[in-house]
Amino acid sequence: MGTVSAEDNAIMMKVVDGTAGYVLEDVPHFVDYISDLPTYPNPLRSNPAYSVVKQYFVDMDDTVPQKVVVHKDSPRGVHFRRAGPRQKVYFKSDEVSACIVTCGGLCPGLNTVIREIVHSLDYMYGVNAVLGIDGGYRGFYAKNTISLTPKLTNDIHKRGGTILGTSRGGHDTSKIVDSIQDRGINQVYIIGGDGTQKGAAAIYKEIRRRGLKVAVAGIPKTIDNDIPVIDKSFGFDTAVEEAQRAINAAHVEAESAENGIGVVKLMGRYSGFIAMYATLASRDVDCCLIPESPFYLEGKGGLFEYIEKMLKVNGHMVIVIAEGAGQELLTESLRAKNEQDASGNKLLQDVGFWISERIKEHFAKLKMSITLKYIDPTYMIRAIPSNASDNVYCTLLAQSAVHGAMSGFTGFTVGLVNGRHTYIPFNRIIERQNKVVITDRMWARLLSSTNQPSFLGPKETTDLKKEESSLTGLLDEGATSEEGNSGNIDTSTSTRSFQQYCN
Ligand SMILES: Nc1ncnc2c1ncn2[C@@H]1O[C@H](COP(=O)(O)OP(=O)(O)O)[C@@H](O)[C@H]1O
Ligand SMILES: O=P(O)(O)OC[C@H]1O[C@](O)(COP(=O)(O)O)[C@@H](O)[C@@H]1O
Ligand SMILES: [Mg+2]
Repeated sequence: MGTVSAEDNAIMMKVVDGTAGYVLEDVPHFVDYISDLPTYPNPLRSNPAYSVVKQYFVDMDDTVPQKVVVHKDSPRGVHFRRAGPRQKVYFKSDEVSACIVTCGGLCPGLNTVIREIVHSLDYMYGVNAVLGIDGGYRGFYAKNTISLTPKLTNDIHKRGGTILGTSRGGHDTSKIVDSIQDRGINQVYIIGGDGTQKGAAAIYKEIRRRGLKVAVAGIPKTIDNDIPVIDKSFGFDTAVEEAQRAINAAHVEAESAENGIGVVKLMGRYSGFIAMYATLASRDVDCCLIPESPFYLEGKGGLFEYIEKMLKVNGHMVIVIAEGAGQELLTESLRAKNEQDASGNKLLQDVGFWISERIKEHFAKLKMSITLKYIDPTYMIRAIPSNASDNVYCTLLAQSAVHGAMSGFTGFTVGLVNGRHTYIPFNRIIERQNKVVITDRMWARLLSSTNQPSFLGPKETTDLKKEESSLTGLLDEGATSEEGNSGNIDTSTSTRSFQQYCN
């Protein structure tokens, strides 16, 4: 996020120290910048569904640890505020005017989150003024809104995409906040990925600068699972499940031909989570290539040697490659232009096509006949509705966001941390990307499940271990597999040149 001033940091998150190294990274609240706000009893107190639930309201002191593996003398570490309803709310039901916007690429579950925000506001808090912003951030100032009701949104979770439309680019903070002010909106629900959450942080800061009583709540959406701190993002499970269909097809094609090779490209610009989990789930994949793990084609220990071996042993093979894998190798040979999309994301070359061509060239040189089929299921995966488990997850995220906004919190993203729903300050979510840590156990499990080469020599392995341990503070940093992603470290600061491993 570049250099952040201390003042900027202070309005993004409140750090509270406790005993034995306890730290609470707390989210902002209206009372931090608006005085004498009235409060009201939470309407859930008289809701028959909840009134009997013991301890339904979250204690103000409840927090969730970021790290769960500790030693007896470890400091208690960073905690986040536990999500959920509070005894007091900062809005009367008829005072609330909410809006929902979806931004960035499609992801299964967007409609479920929209539906559940609308339903939760109405059924739990008696709020029925909810606007849908059309077509992403630019819809705030360039398009009409639609009125969202429980009836209108009742069935939308069964559909893929987003009923509101989405877009990249077009984030103009002051125009967006002008529109929020002009329309009298006081709760803004923003569903989107890392770029969107950066935009949400800018909106929150401008709202706070203007001293407005407007809650800004982010719901993290990323099919690539590249948002840090949270265990996983919604839509990820669905994507992994749907990817199985492409992998199965590649396997069937490969198995049915002599020297058959199936290549499947999966999403993941900078993070190979979908490829890694889809590979582990499938068991038909012989090689998984991700952006975090450098690889090379030629020579001893290279990909070509491995393919030759697999064809000899099994007669066929399946390769899964994440879209951001091997980009450095590929840009060199294709001399790619430095193009970006409207949001400023780097446009990647088609690595699936590139690797397929290179494999064909290699075997043509060896005069060995192969049959290679390349499948790119990206948009088929993104467009489906969320599966059952993601539907439940989306529902809980939406409910947490609504409880948070009603309770006067703002400038937060909702997220699951070690299996508990929390409110996380925006700057924690946008300061880095979540990546597969290749010195972590999960990647080792994948390597031992596919039996593919690691493409690393002993020296590189030692160097990586040193690098990771110098970045690792507490015990379960990098514990992607067992404790969720909460401990993942930022490997972007230690980006390694692919060439380093290609000699
Ligand atoms: N650094 C940023 N500051 C403000 N807005 C941003 C920033 N990066 C991206 N956005 C806005 O967020 C929206 C979605 O971003 P994008 O990168 O396309 O998708 P995602 O949110 O899924 O990562 C776009 O409308 C874009 O203009
Ligand atoms: O073709 P589009 O819409 O730009 O989307 C392609 C990109 O969207 C993604 O699915 C993720 O998008 P987000 O940045 O919105 O999360 C990437 O995996 C992929 O590169
Ligand atoms: Mg993104």
